[in-house]
Amino acid sequence: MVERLSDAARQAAMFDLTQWQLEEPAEAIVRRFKFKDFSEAFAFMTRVALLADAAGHHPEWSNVYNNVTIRLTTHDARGLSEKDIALAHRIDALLD
Ligand SMILES: C[C@H](O)[C@H](O)[C@H]1CNC2=NC(N)=NC(=O)C2=N1
Repeated sequence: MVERLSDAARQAAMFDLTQWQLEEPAEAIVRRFKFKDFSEAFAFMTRVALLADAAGHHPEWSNVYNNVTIRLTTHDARGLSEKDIALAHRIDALLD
């Protein structure tokens, strides 16, 4: 069973995730992405979907044309866990 992060661990993790916003009190992290067009946005979503599924950890997300919003939280822990932090870093790495 995956554990919710402590307040201190959550703050420490956010320090490295400068593009992500902590959503409270729901305990999720959110990042908005903007692409050239729908095709680029959807290609990105496809890549995220594959790595999320490989990790067994899935985003809540939305797409409107060239905009993608990704919200990460751990349903099993009812809050933010290390799995969200790890997936956020992997998503960020797709854009480097
Ligand atoms: C059995 C399966 O691994 C779990 O239900 C996974 C699937 N993907 C998940 N994704 C997210 N975001 N939170 C979860 O708790 C979660 N649980």
